[in-house]
Amino acid sequence: MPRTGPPDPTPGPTDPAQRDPVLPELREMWWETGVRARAQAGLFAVFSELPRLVWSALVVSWRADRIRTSVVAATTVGAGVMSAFGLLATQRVLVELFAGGPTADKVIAALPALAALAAVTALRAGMATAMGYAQNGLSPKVDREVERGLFEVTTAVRLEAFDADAFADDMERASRGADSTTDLVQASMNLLAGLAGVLAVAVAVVVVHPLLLLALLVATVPNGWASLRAGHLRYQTYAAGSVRRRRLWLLHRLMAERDSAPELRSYGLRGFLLDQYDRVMGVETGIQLALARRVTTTTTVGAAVGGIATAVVYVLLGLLLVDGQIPLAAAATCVIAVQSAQRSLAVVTFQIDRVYTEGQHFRDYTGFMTRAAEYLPTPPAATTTSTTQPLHTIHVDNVSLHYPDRDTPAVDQVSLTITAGQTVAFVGENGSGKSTLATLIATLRTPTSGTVGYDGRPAAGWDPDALRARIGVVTQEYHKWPFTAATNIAIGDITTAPSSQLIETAAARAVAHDMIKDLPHGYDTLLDRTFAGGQDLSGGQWQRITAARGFLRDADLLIMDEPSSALDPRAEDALFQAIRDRQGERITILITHRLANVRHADRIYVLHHGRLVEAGTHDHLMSTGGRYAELFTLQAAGYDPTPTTPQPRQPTTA
Ligand SMILES: Nc1ncnc2c1ncn2[C@@H]1O[C@H](COP(=O)(O)OP(=O)(O)OP(=O)(O)O)[C@@H](O)[C@H]1O
Repeated sequence: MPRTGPPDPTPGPTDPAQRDPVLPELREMWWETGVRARAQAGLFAVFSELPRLVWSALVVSWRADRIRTSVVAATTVGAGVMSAFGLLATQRVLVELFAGGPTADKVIAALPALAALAAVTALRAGMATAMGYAQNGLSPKVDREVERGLFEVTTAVRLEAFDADAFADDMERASRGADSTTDLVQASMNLLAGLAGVLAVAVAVVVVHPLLLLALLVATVPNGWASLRAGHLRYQTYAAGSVRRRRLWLLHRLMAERDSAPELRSYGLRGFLLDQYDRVMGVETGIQLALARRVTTTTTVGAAVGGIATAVVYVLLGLLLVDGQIPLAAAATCVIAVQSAQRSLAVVTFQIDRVYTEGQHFRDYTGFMTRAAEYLPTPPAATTTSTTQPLHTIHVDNVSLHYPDRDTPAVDQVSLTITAGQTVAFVGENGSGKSTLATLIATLRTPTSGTVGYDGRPAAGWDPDALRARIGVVTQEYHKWPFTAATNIAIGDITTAPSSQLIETAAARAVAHDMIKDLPHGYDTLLDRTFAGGQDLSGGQWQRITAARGFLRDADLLIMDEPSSALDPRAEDALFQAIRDRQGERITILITHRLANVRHADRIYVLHHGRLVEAGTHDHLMSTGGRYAELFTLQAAGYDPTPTTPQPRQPTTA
């Protein structure tokens, strides 16, 4: 596929075997969307999108805090009006001072206008303070409004959403969009304030003398255009350097983070990575310098054109004065007005760029919120059940699950029934669908076809929270929560705020109690090295904590997916003893490759390529000599002291 975008700074020979090891091309980073859009957009596109963006910023701001938004709006308009009055008062003062007669009389005559000017200036300053105060208070409220909305969605969407590649990308962009909302709101308000300033000057100038409006336009438009153009080039510069930044970001992670540190040293990757760094920096610095030259040229041209335009205005004013078309006071006011308008215009051009770039990110946010709604679970029907009786039957009926972009189903027309008190095991080779089937039974995923019934009702017939509260899941890919050891266990049933005693009992069942007691602060030890005083645990120690999490809730159904893969033999034995204690009382689904641990299961289900191929007790499955018997014998052979190990069965086509 032809490659587009900036040139690859690290090209290598075409023969893959000969090619230098180069950094991969990273996909475009979500935080660069706004800059890239601004770099590519023409001025017309920018201006046509501005009103909509400013309006959406005002709507968010209004929702977050009506009073502060009103204060900002009122003070913005007020400050503009005061600017206009200020200029008119200045002009009155100048008229009186330039009039004929003794100086003392002229000053006395100018006093009312001077007093008005002082009042207007004080009022304007007061309004600016009120606006700043309201804006500062608005930012955290806007942040909260937008960010909470995002988290409400990201924590509620169905797990399937995370399987879609586009969704994860979308979500990353949305979180950048949420962050940029405050900037969008602030930039929009500053833009409106700047525009009010420009408008005020224009109105005041027209009141003084309509011809001065022409002078004002001549003096400000070229400057405004040059600033917008320079801004455009700056964004282009930034966008052109994005490959460099992405690669540097990757190199930074590879060279400075904890995870890669051991392999970096053991494989001696230091020189290789530093070399990559030098090559990326060398090429991209050249690109940066070339673009920097263009930006400097444009800003210089802009400043020169602006300077010439201002000079033209002053000449025009001189001619009008000499011709007697305008009085001296009006000409002097115009000079002040031009300077004031140029200041406001500088604010406007800067804020236009900000509104546009932040607005792109904000659009990512609003777009995500709309798209994510498709993944929200359907609200429970009014007839849902939430009985307090323990679960007695789980009925899996012809269930299949197809992951997106996969040709074959991960679970293929599986049917089985599990009854209260049973311990059942799902076994099979890697990728045979065990974990997927477990997530379907745990209601974490919805089958593509077929149903899972709980006490005769499909999941949709249950109050989802009530049903999920009866199910405990210890996943194979558990998460290391950055909390204390106690909280790491308590999150197994966080809504009930479990007591220390319950937490310690669960830990004891998972052989974690003594290990936790030995930590520097016992159960209060923070399990995250990124915090001061935080500790990390070994893989097996983490696994004990996650098993304790599963035991904490005395769940009607406990699913344990590879709970002992990192445990030492003693801990493994104790853990499976604790799992066996549930037998006859509650339902347990066990997924493990250590088949000695499933011998006691009431029923063993063997999966192969997503299909249920065998089912029965250990003795039954061994006697039939099928896939389970083969796997079990193969594993047992590893412990057999006699030299004659049984040969594995030839693979069969399923
Ligand atoms: N989120 C996912 N998106 C796409 N495919 C997936 C996803 N999760 C699993 N799969 C695929 O589905 C199939 C079944 O995976 P599953 O994790 O259920 O297998 P398993 O039997 O639990 O494997 P293991 O013994 O290695 O844990 C595999 O082919 C796997 O690659």
